[in-house]
Amino acid sequence: ERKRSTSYLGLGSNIDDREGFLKKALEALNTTKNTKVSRCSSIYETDPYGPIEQNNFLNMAVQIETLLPPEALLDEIRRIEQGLMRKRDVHWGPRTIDLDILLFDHYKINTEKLSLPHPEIKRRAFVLKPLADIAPHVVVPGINRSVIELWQGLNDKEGVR
Ligand SMILES: Nc1nc2nc(S)n(CCO)c2c(=O)[nH]1
Repeated sequence: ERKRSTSYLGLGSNIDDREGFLKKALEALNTTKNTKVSRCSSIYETDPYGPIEQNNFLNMAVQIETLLPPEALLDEIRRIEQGLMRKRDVHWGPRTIDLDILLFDHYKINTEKLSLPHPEIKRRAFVLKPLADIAPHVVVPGINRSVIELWQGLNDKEGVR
């Protein structure tokens, strides 16, 4: 029988009813087959990261338990983004909802479809802060440091309210 995996997702929104989109994404995750949200971080207001001038984001992290393999989880996440009017027009631009798989068990994967752990996980305050709320002592595969160590070691913690 399929084994149960633990995965951590980063959620972000910076258009319209940002908190409403986060809540809708959580509901959608909880109604995804063989998947349950098991922990939620607080919601943080964060400065936009990256080259494009845009609204502040609301960011959070969630822990899920799933029977799906990583690629199938990614397909479900894409379905959820589409369902919440996620337009993948401008890369790095404003978006109604963004769901990123940050960690999936102890997987290290690098395909064109999926990179695990998330390649930006150690650089992004808007990821590490909420993740530290729910998984401070999880060691990031390949980096071999815990989430809280990465968060504390991040010099520019700014941008997270
Ligand atoms: N603060 C912040 N900046 C961001 N830039 C991008 S792109 N994104 C989307 C996630 O990759 C974000 C985000 O979620 N939060």
